Amino acid sequence: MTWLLPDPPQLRNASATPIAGACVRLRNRRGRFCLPSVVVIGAMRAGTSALTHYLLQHPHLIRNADGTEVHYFSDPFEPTRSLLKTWPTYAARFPVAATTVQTLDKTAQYLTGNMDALRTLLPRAHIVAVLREPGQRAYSEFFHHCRAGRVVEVTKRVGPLRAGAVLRGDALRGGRFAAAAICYGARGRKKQLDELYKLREEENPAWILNKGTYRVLGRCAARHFDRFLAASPPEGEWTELGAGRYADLLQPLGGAVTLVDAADLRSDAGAVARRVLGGLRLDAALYPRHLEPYVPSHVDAPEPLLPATRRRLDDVYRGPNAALRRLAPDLKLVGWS
Ligand SMILES: Nc1ncnc2c1ncn2[C@@H]1O[C@H](COP(=O)(O)OS(=O)(=O)O)[C@@H](OP(=O)(O)O)[C@H]1O
Repeated sequence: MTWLLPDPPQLRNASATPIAGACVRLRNRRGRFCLPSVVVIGAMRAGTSALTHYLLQHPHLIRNADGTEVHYFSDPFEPTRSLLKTWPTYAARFPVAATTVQTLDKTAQYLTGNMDALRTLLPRAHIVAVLREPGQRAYSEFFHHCRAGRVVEVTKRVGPLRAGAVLRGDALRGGRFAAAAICYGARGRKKQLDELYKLREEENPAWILNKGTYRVLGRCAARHFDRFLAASPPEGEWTELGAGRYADLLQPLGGAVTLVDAADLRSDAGAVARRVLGGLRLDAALYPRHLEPYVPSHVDAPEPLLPATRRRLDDVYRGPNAALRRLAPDLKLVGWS
């Protein structure tokens, strides 16, 4: 069991909810841990790794020790009160050796996670969201899942699903496959997926595929994405589409967020990083003049979206994009519906 010991003067009241940047000592753990001052919350596949790469070139900003996504707030079903209770386990991800250093958590799924808990636990954190044209973002996410073997093609009719339908989801026991919907929400509860899907199966058996009724694609093309959208279950089910309704997702933050247009990040990532860092208490003079370029882990050039898919996505996002323009009139959002 981790235990909190105050490290004054930054954490004044050890029994209260900590503030962003607060540093603590934890019982059973050596050293000092500082809650993030900066949280890059998404959107997934919008360029969060590139932005993080540029931000971390400031010598006084570090990521959690293992450099991976922390996912503490990723599960939208995890109640805020339990996340607030277990916060020392979150703090334990951010060991800090020097007092000048601040920490950063980059987890692209926070945008679709429990943002209320994030805001409550870290009310003064500098929250940054990179927003990419939602149709392209969804397409990129689809390819990301495809590369990871999470996209399948139905090979024989299953309930209302025709052969050729494309689904994204998770492998279950016994060679079965569950179409996504809740699998991302249930990320923190992977072990219970079978139970979760058993409930789902009673409601709608079509979304559970038995062994022999599907094949894993591995490589996807534009037509697969179109078929994936065509097979999509009722409104709100596919997280690929839901994750592009930015204005709704950002609502719990009440405007306390820096929004970055992914197109700006592509054209001058260093300038965007400097702007974000300007909002932090970090010495701007220490930021290198020449930045190490970001090298993506893979370079894929997927085919352009099919025109029909593009029209479908434009229809889906016209309303959400209008809501985002009202929320953030300064964003250019060139080429968004
Ligand atoms: N400088 C810069 N600016 C903006 N975007 C960039 C940049 N560099 C890479 N990329 C593209 O970012 C996509 C990956 O996004 P993320 O890092 O957020 O992905 S992840 O959610 O962490 O998996 C991924 O998009 P896809 O090309 O669609 O795969 C990268 O190509």
